[in-house]
Amino acid sequence: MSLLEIEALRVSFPGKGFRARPHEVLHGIDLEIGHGETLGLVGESGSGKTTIGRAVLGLVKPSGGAIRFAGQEISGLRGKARRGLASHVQVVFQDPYTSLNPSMTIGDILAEPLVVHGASARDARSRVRTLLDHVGLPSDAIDRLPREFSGGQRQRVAIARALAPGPKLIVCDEPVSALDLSTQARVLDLLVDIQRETGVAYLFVSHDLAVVRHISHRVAVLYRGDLVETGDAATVTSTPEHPYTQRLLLAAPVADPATQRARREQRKQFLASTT
Ligand SMILES: Nc1ncnc2c1ncn2[C@@H]1O[C@H](COP(=O)(O)OP(=O)(O)OP(=O)(O)O)[C@@H](O)[C@H]1O
Repeated sequence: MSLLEIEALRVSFPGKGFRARPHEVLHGIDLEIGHGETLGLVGESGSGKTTIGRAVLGLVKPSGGAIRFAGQEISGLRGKARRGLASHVQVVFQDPYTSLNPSMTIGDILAEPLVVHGASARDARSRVRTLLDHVGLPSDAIDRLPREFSGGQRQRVAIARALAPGPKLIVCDEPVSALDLSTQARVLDLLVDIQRETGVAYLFVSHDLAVVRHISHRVAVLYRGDLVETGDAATVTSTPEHPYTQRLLLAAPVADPATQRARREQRKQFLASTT
């Protein structure tokens, strides 16, 4: 059994204006994630990536379909049952500058989810030290405030907070998009190391095919609320079948000049074949 199974997921939002009809943004999505696996979810802005993540987290109510975690339907869970699920399913958001409470110390930010899930203050403090070490932050971070840290370090704090309750799945919503390229690589490597050590699975949302290729086992490509391609990461990100994925690939930035030249040529050929 997969860890997460999404079946025929539909999500609609209310339309704008008087008598406006609901606006469907996910049109029946089927996805699954295995234990310890990373599924990269890629697509252009507005394709519905974040909405899938939010539906898994219970922040958006589906209008149809099912979301099962370890075999249990979770999309209708509320109150205590939903809070119980939070120890298994966590999230890391895009913006490390707004996702941490600026008035709390790093120690308190990390201890909060532990105490909520029943740890004593003493146990929580010792676990916080282990978490800081796990994400490569110094132990004196415990008494400092988020503003004393860089974007990459704050994202490490956000990752430590997500790890605190020992989740089986973390929804990572564009977790490195706000970081510069070298910091991106270090945070991605950290996520890979953590997965190797803990067996946590990731639903990794990104608009950037290069980032998704770096971290994912499998990749799903979303286009205007429909999945257009799913497959192993190496294949989808190097020889995609769907024209939309081909376009995403050709638009992805590359550092190596020879690859840049080859991409420019491919892009020209691709545009010539579609116009
Ligand atoms: N709360 C909401 N109310 C109304 N419409 C919404 C809401 N949240 C998202 N949408 C719409 O749903 C569609 C999908 O949005 P979503 O944020 O999931 O896309 P995305 O692929 O994650 O885009 P981005 O990469 O820009 O974050 C968009 O058209 C968006 O405007």
